[in-house]
Amino acid sequence: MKAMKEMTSDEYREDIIRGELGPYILKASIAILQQSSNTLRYSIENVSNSTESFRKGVNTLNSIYATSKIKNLIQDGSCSYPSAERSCESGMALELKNVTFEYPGNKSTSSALRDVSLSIKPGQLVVIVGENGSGKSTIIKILTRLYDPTSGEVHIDGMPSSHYRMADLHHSTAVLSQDNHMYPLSLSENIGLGYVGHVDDASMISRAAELGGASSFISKLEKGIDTFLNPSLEQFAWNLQGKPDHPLSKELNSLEKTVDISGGERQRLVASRAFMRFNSGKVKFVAVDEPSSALDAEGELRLFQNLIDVRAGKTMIFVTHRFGHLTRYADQIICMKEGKVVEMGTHQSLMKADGEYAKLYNIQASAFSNTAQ
Ligand SMILES: Nc1ncnc2c1ncn2[C@@H]1O[C@H](COP(=O)(O)OP(=O)(O)OP(=O)(O)O)[C@@H](O)[C@H]1O
Repeated sequence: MKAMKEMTSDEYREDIIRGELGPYILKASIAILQQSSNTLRYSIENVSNSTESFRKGVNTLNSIYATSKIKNLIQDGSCSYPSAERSCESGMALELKNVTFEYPGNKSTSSALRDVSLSIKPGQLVVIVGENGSGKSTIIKILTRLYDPTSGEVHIDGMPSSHYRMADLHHSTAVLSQDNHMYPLSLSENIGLGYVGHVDDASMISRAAELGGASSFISKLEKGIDTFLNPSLEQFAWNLQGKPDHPLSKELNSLEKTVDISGGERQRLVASRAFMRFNSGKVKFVAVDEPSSALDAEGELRLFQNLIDVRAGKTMIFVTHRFGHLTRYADQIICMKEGKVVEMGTHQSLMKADGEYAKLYNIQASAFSNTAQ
């Protein structure tokens, strides 16, 4: 008897009439039914997966479109930064004057920032603290001109931020955030992109990897810094999960193995990219917005210490919930609550004031002493 899948209906007829299928007819029919229902199930799965993927695609397009609309609303300036009159050798001077901000399209009844005024001198190390949703990250987004305030003013080196060319401000700023986006390139290129003109400078990249805390895990990879990251391959294989015997799965497995890395390792690469960027000598403002959420305690401590070590000529702002080890370096601590600045000062003055900052600090200190017991 021929394999079922090769037979036409006429052959079925012949086999049946000749009685070859005989006692197997029921079994064969059930097998055919099973095969058909499996095909149907896979088709439905594929349709639903495709629909989900299509929905995600549309959402991404929507957000890209929304972002480009926002980008168009941000007016580019015409003056170069740093301006010829101000050398800004010690870092960027930053000031917010009565800034209120509501995210575009946000349905919340309260603003993300409410009448915030603060002044940061060139070269200062500032730590912003406050409970979740108090507006810390929003301050960074306003200072880096990701958004312009709904009302109020942002001044850079004494001039409205809109005065300067966006590209110049971008080159003068380094942001380390939780966003640990990697490109489907080698690890070396992923770091080197921090300073595009030196993307091939192996020794500069190696030093940046060292400072970003990435060199140790990179050295354990078979191809080291030349390891290629290709997250898109995973995407193409999403509908083959749990089907190791599928011919396409076998084909994908035969391709060169790509390496996946952990969230903490990604953050170390992003930090290395920032250290690479410092080599340009143009960075005058470093915003560090919780880049260490996936790092272990030692990794975080070393990253912050390495950043503090290169602070000369840069204004640095740290946004972090684990601020205990930073406070002794801080020229200024800004404490936020519900979109407002509730306290500003040094660690000593704020502890003496025994207000919101002292409360947050004591919660952290007691957590440490409890875990130490
Ligand atoms: N993209 C956004 N669109 C709309 N609302 C947002 C957006 N990002 C933040 N918000 C809202 O703005 C407020 C301030 O958020 P922000 O991220 O600045 O707080 P945060 O102090 O950094 O919080 P966390 O400590 O949790 O990171 C919150 O109420 C938040 O829900």
